[in-house]
Amino acid sequence: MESVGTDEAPNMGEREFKSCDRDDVSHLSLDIGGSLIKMVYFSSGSSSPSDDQKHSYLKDGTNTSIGTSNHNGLRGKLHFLKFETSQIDECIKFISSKLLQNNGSLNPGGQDDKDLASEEIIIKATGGGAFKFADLFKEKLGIVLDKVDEMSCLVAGANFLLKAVNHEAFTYMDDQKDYVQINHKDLYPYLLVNVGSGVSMIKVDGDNNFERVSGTSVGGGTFWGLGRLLTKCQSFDELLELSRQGNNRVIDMLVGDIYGGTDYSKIGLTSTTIASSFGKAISANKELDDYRPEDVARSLLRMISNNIGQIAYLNALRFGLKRIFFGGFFIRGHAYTMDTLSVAVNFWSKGEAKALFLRHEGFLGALGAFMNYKKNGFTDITHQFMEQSCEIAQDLVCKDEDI
Ligand SMILES: Nc1ncnc2c1ncn2[C@@H]1O[C@H](COP(=O)(O)OP(=O)(O)OP(=O)(O)O)[C@@H](O)[C@H]1O
Ligand SMILES: CC(C)(CO)[C@@H](O)C(=O)NCCC(=O)O
Repeated sequence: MESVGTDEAPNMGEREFKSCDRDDVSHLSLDIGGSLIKMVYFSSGSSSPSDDQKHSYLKDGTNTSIGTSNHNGLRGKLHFLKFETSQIDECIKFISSKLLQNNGSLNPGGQDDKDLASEEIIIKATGGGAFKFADLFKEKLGIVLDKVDEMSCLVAGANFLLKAVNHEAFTYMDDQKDYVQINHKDLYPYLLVNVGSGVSMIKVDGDNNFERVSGTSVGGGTFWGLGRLLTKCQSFDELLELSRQGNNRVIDMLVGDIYGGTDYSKIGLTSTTIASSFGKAISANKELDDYRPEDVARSLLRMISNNIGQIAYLNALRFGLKRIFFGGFFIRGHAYTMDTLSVAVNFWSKGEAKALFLRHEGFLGALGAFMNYKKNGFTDITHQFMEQSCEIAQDLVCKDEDI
């Protein structure tokens, strides 16, 4: 089996999608969020499947032999891509280029249940944009978006990754990343905190057994939105990079600033604990321009991550949950973000509840939507991953440095 790579996310500017990326795309799913479009697709690459494999693709979803034929040599890659939602035309252009390469189809092995009669191309899509942009996809590509519920996709994607992929979950504290081996039988219950534009907190009790128990509008969109206004940064990555170089103590009011440099140890607060995020900005003799954008970005990232971490902890406490998995594109594998979330969770829980992160954090929804393909054995394949074969999934899912 070919190992799997992650496609470079296309540049957000004008981009031509060349036919040299030729691969047979089968099964493409989308998670169209408020900020980003996430795409997962499977391609069989230059080596086409054997006749046996083609045959088993065409069998219906109850075919249980697909796992074996998969194990014996389904060749291909899972690709993970993202686009800015505001640049949806780029995404449409990309899909259009894949349609051209695939002779107008995105399911070379046969269509999904619903579209057999109509011959329409149907792709699984989740996120608010699956509703908002349904007409646009129909009009520009003739594609029907088959809408799948956002929360159930996030949960399905997370469960899949946690059960099927080794080295998917890790803790992050004091710049140290430690992979955690998840025992399949001891996965539930857990809290899934998806930090996208806004934040959803979902108590997960089993496969397809979950409840959204909390959320907050102070999330990734807040960081990027306020950060852009305050620092004039042109991109999210630039803002993150700035935050790496900043010092939050210039703007945040610390316990020591209030207590004359000493700790308030009686209630467990050290002098360096933030007493009030952005609290020093009340100073009458300083305007925004007097602060370094680096320091503003740092304080903002700390404020938002800390707040999310605290709300997550309270919800874990509320339901007696020991593990909190953080997902969503806000996390971005960014050290300071993960460190702050971990410290926030640990501050009160003292190790009772743990903050964990996922390597494919941003793609939970798109993966969950992908798993809804019922025909061609794809549902079977993902189930096989979960039930028996970590090896397969490890080969199929890209490695750390690829994202
Ligand atoms: N290149 C990027 N451009 C914009 N935002 C980015 C980028 N990379 C990471 N982010 C962060 O990721 C967040 C979006 O995360 P994600 O894609 O998981 O959510 P979404 O699906 O767009 O939002 P929602 O689920 O609330 O609709 C942004 O708000 C921002 O904080
Ligand atoms: C509205 C969604 C679910 C869209 O993904 C997300 O942005 C979110 O969870 N926002 C937070 C909403 C709230 O609970 O206050």
